[in-house]
Amino acid sequence: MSLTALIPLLLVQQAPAKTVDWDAEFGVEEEVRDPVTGELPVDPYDQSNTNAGAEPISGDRMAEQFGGQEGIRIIVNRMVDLSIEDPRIAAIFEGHDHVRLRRTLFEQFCYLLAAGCDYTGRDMESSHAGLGIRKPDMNALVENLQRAMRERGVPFGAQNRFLAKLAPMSRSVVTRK
Ligand code: HEM
Repeated sequence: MSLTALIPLLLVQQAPAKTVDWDAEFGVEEEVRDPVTGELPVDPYDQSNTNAGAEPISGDRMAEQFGGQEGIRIIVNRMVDLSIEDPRIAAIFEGHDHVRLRRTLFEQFCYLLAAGCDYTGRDMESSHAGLGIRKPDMNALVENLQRAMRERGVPFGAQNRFLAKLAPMSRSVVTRK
């Protein structure tokens, strides 16, 4: 082949590959964490304490037995740490915003235990829609919560009173047989 015949071929080979923005092609939007809270954005929803799924326990006693807001935060973080590492349920938490989860769970527990918080998260049904949670997943989470409460020395009676508050919510959370 002559050199002049080769030139167009070489040019084609060396042309820079056209870069395609596949995110744009597929309509994928990049999610950006809030610089202050570190949370990812969520679709708008009505904020209300009724989203917490139950009424707060009356009196101050339970809040005290959980160690106030500080104790509740430690228990929530421990329960989340155990759950995202728990081979039985870790996959369900993958790809979800753990920063938001820790904050909203803390608010919910603090509200229900009458420890002085409002709950600003979503209701239990919409928070868990599409996650495909089954009864054994719920049992695993409850076990992790029990362990977190036990480690903090929450009295057994208080643990059970709190679990009884959460138990009816499994109807909104467990969506798969
Ligand atoms: C009574 C039991 C439960 C309660 C009270 C509860 C509470 C919550 C709360 C407050 C949120 C955050 C709502 C928001 O972002 O606005 C949430 C989200 C979530 N929960 Fe639960 N939960 C329960 C059971 C479970 C179980 C059993 C699993 C899985 C094993 C689970 C997995 C998740 C996941 C993955 C999210 C994040 C969803 C998202 O990013 O959109 N939850 N839950």
